[in-house]
Amino acid sequence: MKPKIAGFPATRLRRLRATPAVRALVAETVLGPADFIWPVFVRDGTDISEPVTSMPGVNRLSVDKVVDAAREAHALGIPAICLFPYTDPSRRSEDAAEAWNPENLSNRATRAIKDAVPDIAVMTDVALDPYSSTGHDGFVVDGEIVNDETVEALVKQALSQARAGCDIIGPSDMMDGRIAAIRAELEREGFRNTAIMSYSAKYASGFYGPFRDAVGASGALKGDKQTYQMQPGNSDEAMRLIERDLSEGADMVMVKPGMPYLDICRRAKDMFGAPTFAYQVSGEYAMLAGAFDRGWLDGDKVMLESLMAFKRAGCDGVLTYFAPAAARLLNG
Ligand SMILES: NCC(=O)CCC(=O)O
Repeated sequence: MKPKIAGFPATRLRRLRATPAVRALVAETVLGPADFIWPVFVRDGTDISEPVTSMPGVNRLSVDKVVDAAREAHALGIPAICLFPYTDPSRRSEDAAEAWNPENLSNRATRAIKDAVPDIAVMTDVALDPYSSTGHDGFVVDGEIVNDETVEALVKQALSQARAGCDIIGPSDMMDGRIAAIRAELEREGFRNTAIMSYSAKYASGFYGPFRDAVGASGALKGDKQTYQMQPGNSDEAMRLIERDLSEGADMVMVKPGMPYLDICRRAKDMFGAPTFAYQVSGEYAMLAGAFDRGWLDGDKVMLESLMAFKRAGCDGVLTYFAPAAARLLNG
């Protein structure tokens, strides 16, 4: 339908911008704390909150502090928290067996949060990079990141997370066939309500640098991730990946990074109508937080504007390190 619009002065588009009340009435997009998933970094120890240098304001937290963070998130109206472990190098290995250890950091943190704050949803990360000595998301054999052997390991990792009580499994590894394999195992083991949010359209991006510092993977990574993550110029391929993951049993899909890929979010939402999320990744956070700290950008204003953009682009929610700060602002 082509919208009809009278000529000037019958139509003055500024009329609907004249007062806060009228602007509120015609607002097309609403942003609230319920739109956020808060990614947090977990480390060993007790009573530790250790700054991540390249992400001002973000800390690696010991499990007791992660529980405090979950309490804070819940009180702010944030529905979900997403765990990323900083694994001690001594626990990284070629077979990445720590990934499915029921007592690994991520599983311990999941149990502690679900115990203390049962109403917050816990999302966990499925990929081998926090646990592998190579820093890759899959096993490396003769220089190749092998797909099918990796999927078998990812299934074990996902099952251990479901057993620890997580609500949402987030496969971020970009192997083929992992959603179907994980979904089948969850059904077999009786985890019918464990949701899967697939990192379906994950690009081989330069914006993940600070995250790799935060989880201690920067030093470990040999080579790059271009044989499994997408090339930044592709959009049709993102649609094929999303369609494939939905057909394999993903409940929700994700586009990552976020701000440079809003066209992909819009296209995905229009094409599939599935619950669609974006990850405002560490590099996006670092750019913004760095400029806020220097007074080059108005922090409160730009933070909310950046998050609103995801909603306008069709996202149902966004993973953002700004979650608590933005929720505090939105709650007034
Ligand atoms: N699998 C999780 C990530 O790679 C996060 C990236 C980021 O925040 O830069």
